[in-house]
Amino acid sequence: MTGVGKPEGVLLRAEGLAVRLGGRVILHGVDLTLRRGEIVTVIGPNGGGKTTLLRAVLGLLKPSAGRAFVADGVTVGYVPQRFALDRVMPMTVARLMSLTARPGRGAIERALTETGTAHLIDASVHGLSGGELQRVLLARALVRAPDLLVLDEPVQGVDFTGEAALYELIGTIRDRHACGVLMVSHDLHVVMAATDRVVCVNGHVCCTGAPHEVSGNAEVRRLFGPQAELFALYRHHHDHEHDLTGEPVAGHVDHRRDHHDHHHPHGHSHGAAGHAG
Ligand SMILES: Nc1ncnc2c1ncn2[C@@H]1O[C@H](COP(=O)(O)OP(=O)(O)OP(=O)(O)O)[C@@H](O)[C@H]1O
Repeated sequence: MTGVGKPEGVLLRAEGLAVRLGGRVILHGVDLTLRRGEIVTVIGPNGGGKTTLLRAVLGLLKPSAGRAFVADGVTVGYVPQRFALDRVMPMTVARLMSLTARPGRGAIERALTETGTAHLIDASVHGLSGGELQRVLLARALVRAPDLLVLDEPVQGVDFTGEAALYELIGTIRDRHACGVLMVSHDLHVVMAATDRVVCVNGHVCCTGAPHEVSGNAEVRRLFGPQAELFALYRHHHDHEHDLTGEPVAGHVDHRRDHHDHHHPHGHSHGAAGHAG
């Protein structure tokens, strides 16, 4: 097992993290901890700051307040949201996997085997399907024997059957390598199926919690399907509303209910509308 001898416990942490980009506060007051063995999925509307959070945690963006860091000695495998294939020269999969690290052919083969793409080792990167490319990029992250995998929308360009298989694979990798996984997803099937903890980000952490309350709910299972419906039913604590720009506004108490931890549809911007696509 690759995890042996590597740092235990906390793999990454954000504390009161704020990020400004182009003179605008993109994230503020974000706290996040991820431990070895956990899969944490960041969801939220387009432009909510999910990628920004990942990049800040990885040290690729400087916080304007607070801090975000990967713990000392933690090896990270990162698959960014956009892999600019059009800027990659014609090359084989094996070559792509050797661009930044210098793994031997054996290590490349093992990583590709893990993601079911060993047969593509000598294929041209440009000839890969969307799903094959995602698997190859995952293998490329794995070849570093990471303690922490950071995946920004790992199922882009993958069809539904492929999506399910890819998320199952991520779970298997987590188990096999005893690593942690931080991923961004728009896909609530993932949240239901392959995640220990969900963090909903819309400029700040709107809510966080285990998805089991949702997946264990027969009614939700019956409704499982339309993303909007599912997210609307996501059970969480909420102490604020958002206006149409996504800005949080003063705390709202729903007097129709006697407790604020309940299933309720989001009538605001980090609900269904933000999740289209
Ligand atoms: N370099 C930059 N300069 C200025 N603004 C930026 C920069 N990078 C990102 N932003 C803005 O920050 C906000 C958050 O972007 P981010 O990519 O983190 O969102 P996201 O939640 O990952 O969105 P999506 O779901 O669309 O991928 C967006 O409004 C984006 O336009």
